[in-house]
Amino acid sequence: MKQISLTQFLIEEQRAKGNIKPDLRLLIEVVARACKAISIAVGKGALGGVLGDAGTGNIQGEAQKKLDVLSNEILLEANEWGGHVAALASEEMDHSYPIQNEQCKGGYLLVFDPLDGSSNIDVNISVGTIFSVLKSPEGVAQPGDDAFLQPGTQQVAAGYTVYGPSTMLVLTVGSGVHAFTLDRELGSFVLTQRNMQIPEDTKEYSINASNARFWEPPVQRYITELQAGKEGPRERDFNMRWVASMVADVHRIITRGGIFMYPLDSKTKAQGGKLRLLYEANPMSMIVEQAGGAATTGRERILDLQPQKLHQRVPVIMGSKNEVERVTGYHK
Ligand SMILES: O=P(O)(O)OC[C@H]1O[C@](O)(COP(=O)(O)O)[C@@H](O)[C@@H]1O
Ligand SMILES: [Mg+2]
Ligand SMILES: [Mg+2]
Repeated sequence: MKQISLTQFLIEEQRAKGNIKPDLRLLIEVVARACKAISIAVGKGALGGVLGDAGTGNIQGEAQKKLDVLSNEILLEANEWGGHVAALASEEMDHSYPIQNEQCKGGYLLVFDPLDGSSNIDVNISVGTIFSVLKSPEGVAQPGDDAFLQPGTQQVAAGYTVYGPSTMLVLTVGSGVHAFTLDRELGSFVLTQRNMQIPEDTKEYSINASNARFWEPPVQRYITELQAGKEGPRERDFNMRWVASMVADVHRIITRGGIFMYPLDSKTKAQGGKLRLLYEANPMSMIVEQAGGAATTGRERILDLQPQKLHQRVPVIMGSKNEVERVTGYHK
């Protein structure tokens, strides 16, 4: 079977289909190269001296792991010289980062969660990188934090890499969702699935059930109904999975369906929710919608939200359409 590399796929999207511009293709390639470097670092594990805490904290008050810091540096450095972005914003940086060198500047903004699922690094469970691409506002020479406050509908591309038993990159440029697997010998991402589709119905849900007592009544009702199984109002049994790396949980849902929820709860209400709008919710929502699924906060479509600040947090309910619609309906 003829293999199609990420580069070939992107050239096809650009030249034959006209879905992307050349500079967006090159930007995605820079990000993919950085993700390969992160994959190598993650893969070294205890041998590479990369496990454990960095001894620092990020603006959100979370302790940073060594790999959080390293992955952030890899993405920064790759894009600083990449020539396709005007500024970057990361979960691990207080503010956005404008590209200084005029010759290396481009027309896009890149947003990322350099390492998602940090709590899983030290126990050798899948982690990932999430990214999103926005257009840099026209006529703004030095885009600052405000330039990034664009609704998710404005994203021109979104993707994630999952560093699991194999490293996979899942990408959308607004024309479906496609998966690439890293060929470790060749060092290239190879197309392994075109047009991933999330089934509309599912029997699998994903939620941190230890928060049950903090959930709002609509979510408590929904989960209680699922747990009642065959004997309950849903008249069938449901299964539960929670990796606690959003990339891994959402990747499972994109692969075989399911519903992923980090809903509003009384513990995180004051800060708006747990997951970050720009680095996690928006890119994953674009991917999920492009794969035929749905993504809401329980009250609104995530992609329609107007971000108020860079590190904004939101409740997240995403995945198989009929389940997302049901639990969203319970909030009305
Ligand atoms: O530990 P909890 O409360 O179950 O939260 C798990 C969630 O937190 C996250 O790890 C947050 O991401 P970071 O590791 O990038 O901070 C998600 O990936 C995951 O879904
Ligand atoms: Mg994360
Ligand atoms: Mg992270």
